[in-house]
Amino acid sequence: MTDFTDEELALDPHFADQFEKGFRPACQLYLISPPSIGDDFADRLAQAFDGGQVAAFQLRLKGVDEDTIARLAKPLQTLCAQREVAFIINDSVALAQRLGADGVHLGQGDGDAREARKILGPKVQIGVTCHDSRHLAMEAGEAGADYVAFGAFYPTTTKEVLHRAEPSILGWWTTLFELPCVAIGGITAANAAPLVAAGADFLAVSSAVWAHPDGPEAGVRAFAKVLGTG
Ligand SMILES: Cc1ncc(COP(=O)(O)OP(=O)(O)O)c(N)n1
Ligand SMILES: Cc1ncsc1CCOP(=O)(O)O
Ligand SMILES: [Mg+2]
Repeated sequence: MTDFTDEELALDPHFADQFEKGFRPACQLYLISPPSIGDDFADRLAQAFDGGQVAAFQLRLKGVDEDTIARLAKPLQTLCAQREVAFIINDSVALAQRLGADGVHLGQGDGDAREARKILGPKVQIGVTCHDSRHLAMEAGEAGADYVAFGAFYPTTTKEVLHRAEPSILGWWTTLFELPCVAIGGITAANAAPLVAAGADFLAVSSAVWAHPDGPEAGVRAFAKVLGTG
């Protein structure tokens, strides 16, 4: 891998385009599913959506076979469509294509964004995990990703993480590029403010909503207050 030079970045039509547009909507909530769900999960998801504005929902079920995820996904995808929430599949381009999902999230080991774009077409959102790496984020942008994800910003028990990110990477990214950036990892309503202030376009959150002591509706409502949408 080679780092992009300033010259290469300046000449790149995609980045140049991003740089010139200059408009950034306010930070929004990107809800990640709990690590495991049952057939009754749609009710909990509806409760979460009742708590306030959610921009996207990612179905993230690790170690579950695709037929099972596809079955569990159906009512959730319908609910997301009713509530105008983007329905994102984690890890699998094939499953995202099979379900007609609004997007797919790819980690560094989950496949190439360029290949995903060829398969899924221009309308499907493609997100890429970039850990704490500016270089990976620029590569993802170059490959045509619709958003880059940085993290983990805080300790989390939802996933074993090998990379920790600082809020400054969000500020660096948003100063240079219009492509949205997602902050993830241990984010709660209580610790979210520095990430919002640094420029995160989305907060990707799981346990702070699903393990909220007063339930998922209260969990989302707490974020709505921080994000100024509640
Ligand atoms: C929005 C968002 N950001 C990062 C991740 C992590 O993806 P990955 O690194 O592939 O790890 P797994 O989630 O697959 O365990 C994500 N899922 N969503
Ligand atoms: C999927 C993922 N990738 C980095 S941290 C993380 C877990 C996010 O969940 P939580 O909001 O519960 O920390
Ligand atoms: Mg993954």
